[in-house]
Amino acid sequence: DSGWSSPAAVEAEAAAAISCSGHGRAYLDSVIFDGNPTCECNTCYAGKDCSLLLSNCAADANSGDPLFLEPYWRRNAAGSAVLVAGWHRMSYEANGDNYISLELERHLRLLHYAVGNAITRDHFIVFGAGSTQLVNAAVHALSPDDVNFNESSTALVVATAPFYRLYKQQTKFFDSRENLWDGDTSNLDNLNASSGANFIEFVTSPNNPDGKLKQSVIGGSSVIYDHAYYWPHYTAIANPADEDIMLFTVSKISGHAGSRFGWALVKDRKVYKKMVQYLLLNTFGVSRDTQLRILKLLKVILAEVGREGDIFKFSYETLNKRWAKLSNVISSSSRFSLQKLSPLYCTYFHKIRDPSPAYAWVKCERLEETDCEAVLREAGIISRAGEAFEAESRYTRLSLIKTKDDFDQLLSKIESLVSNERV
Ligand SMILES: C=C(NCc1c(COP(=O)(O)O)cnc(C)c1O)C(=O)O
Repeated sequence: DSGWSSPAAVEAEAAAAISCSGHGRAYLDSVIFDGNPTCECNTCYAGKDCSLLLSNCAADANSGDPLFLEPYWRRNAAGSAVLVAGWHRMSYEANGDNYISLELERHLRLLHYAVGNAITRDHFIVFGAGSTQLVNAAVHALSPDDVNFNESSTALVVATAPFYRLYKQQTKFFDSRENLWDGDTSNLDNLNASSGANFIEFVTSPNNPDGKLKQSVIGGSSVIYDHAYYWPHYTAIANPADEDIMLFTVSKISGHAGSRFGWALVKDRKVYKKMVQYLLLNTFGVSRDTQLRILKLLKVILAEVGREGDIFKFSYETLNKRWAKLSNVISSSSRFSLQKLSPLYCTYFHKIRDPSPAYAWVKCERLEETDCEAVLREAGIISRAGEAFEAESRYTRLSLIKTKDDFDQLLSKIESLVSNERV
């Protein structure tokens, strides 16, 4: 049929048909060569069709780039594609002054209900360009207002090591007089709030880098729970989280880090309004094109919950297998060790489930090997050093959520490293 949308569909199918030997992909907006989008290859693969495996190439386990989910979306190509008309939502305006799609909000609440990982009924919702944008929006909203500002009311922002360093980097970078980065809670001499200090505490649960479930150390209402990984992919769902402020991101649910979409569930109306104001002044809200796309992806996820095509089943099985393979190799090593994670009962799968963390938190056990990132780099493995999480350099982080090629290259390098221990 010659509907107006056919040319767009033909274009998309043509790009999707470019195989890149299964070690890459061509996007509609990849660089064009000879009239076709060129392949963008996985680590250590090169050539016009990504068929060339480079020798002496380092395995890159640095970033939490969630491409392990790409095969899931290829299998759900028809259900997850969305065609954006040239006149789609051109206006600045979108649903009054909070710039969010009501349909998308409804589907997010349905998702939390289906998974059982968060209570949403008495929470407002704020969208952000990734939860990265919501991190500072939340710190701003919990900081004292400018109007009745005085030095002593400056909010002190803290987290407990090892922690995801963005919280510190952003607070320092934005350098507001209303809040100040105050470091690791274990360094605070007087934790109880009666000390008069106005703390804002970040709690990441499950934690990045070690995958452990965490609770607030300071307590009180100014706690920002970053639940980026509180999904069945990475952890057992123990019960629905019901905190004052909770951050989530599609980056770690559907794997669409490139779409830059996160959301916050916020109980307090004043905090919610300050976060919406932040988004207004910062970007006038999240791209409406992105909101449309995320809605389409959520419809696939929700339609498959509890069925054979369940994304949570796919992701748990994938990551559990990767964790089991890596743990098996490391268990025969006296040089390296991994974080300890126990099987836990999961209310989503209705069973006790094994660990499937997004990251391996590797410790170098030899006394003289105090720089673990350097030890692995020497062996051709790129990891993220312990200092990046305000932890000792005896630790380093390996990402387990990248492509199958990435994980296979990582595992092969780790196997060689451990087998050389015995020679
Ligand atoms: C990509 C990585 N982290 C993303 C991340 C983010 C960022 O999510 P975005 O929604 O993609 O901006 C937020 N919170 C935590 C705890 C995270 O780990 C990483 O650690 O390599």
